Amino acid sequence: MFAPGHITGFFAVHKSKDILKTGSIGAGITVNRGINLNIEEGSGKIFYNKKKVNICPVNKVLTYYENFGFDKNSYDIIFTSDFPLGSGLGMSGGCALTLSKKLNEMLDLKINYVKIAHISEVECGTGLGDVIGQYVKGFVIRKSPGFPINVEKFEVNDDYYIIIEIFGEKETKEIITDKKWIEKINNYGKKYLNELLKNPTLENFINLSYKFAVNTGLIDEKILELCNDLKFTVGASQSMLGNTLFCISKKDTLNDAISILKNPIICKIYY
Ligand SMILES: Nc1ncnc2c1ncn2[C@@H]1O[C@H](COP(=O)(O)OP(=O)(O)O)[C@@H](O)[C@H]1O
Ligand SMILES: CC(C)(COP(=O)(O)O)[C@@H](O)C(=O)O
Repeated sequence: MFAPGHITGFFAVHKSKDILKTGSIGAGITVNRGINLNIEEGSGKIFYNKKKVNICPVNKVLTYYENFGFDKNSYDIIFTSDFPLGSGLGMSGGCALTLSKKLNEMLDLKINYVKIAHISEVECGTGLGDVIGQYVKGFVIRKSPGFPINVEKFEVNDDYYIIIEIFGEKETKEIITDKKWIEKINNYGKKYLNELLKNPTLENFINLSYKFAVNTGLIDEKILELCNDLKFTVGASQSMLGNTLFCISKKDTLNDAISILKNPIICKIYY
């Protein structure tokens, strides 16, 4: 079971008493590298790239399906990915989504597994819109938070590469539970969403993402410098909410872009 990585360019936080309406609006893209899930007979362990881990939204999904008869102590949950957790590439959401889909199938339940994954992410504070972006896939503008899903998805031609460079971790929860951050995020996030809807191109997406990262103050200094060095590409910004750079490039600038990065991961947009 696979879920793509999800890069949020910009977003706005929306909290509601109804957890299904809690989430984010914003814009993002999914990439062709992400989470792979395997479930094997075992003893209730969870692995991420061979390391035993404890991932809050994964625990929540497991608890939900235990109510439907899943015996978590008889299986090991095995995630593998090119991306680490906590780097703003939606890996926590991807773990929740793949697991919820797989358990729904294994138990033959036919329930809305996307909702279960979204609720788990929101309750843990590890994400607001990744699960929906990962379910819809592609270049997606999320116009309403949570459910019912209200998105616009745009066709992009195959010319574009997404280059990712990960510098470290950033705990999503620390930002999306902080009032001062939320104020800045929502101020710019809503403004740029309206601008993108008027002209929904990848070029505009990356420009607005860069402005969002700079104007909210979320951008890391080293990433800012690199984004400026990468201006000869379509553009670059910081993936929300991580200490991760992403750059959109066409083939003619790909090699030059890669040459100024240390550990670039080259992806394509995933539909
Ligand atoms: N080694 C690890 N590094 C980062 N997060 C981890 C690790 N092991 C478990 N976790 C858990 O994974 C989740 C990562 O959430 P988040 O920061 O939103 O990541 P992402 O940006 O990949 O969605 C948190 O619940 C965190 O506690
Ligand atoms: C930006 C974020 C709130 C967090 O993303 P991540 O750090 O990848 O969990 C995302 O879920 C979104 O709503 O767009």
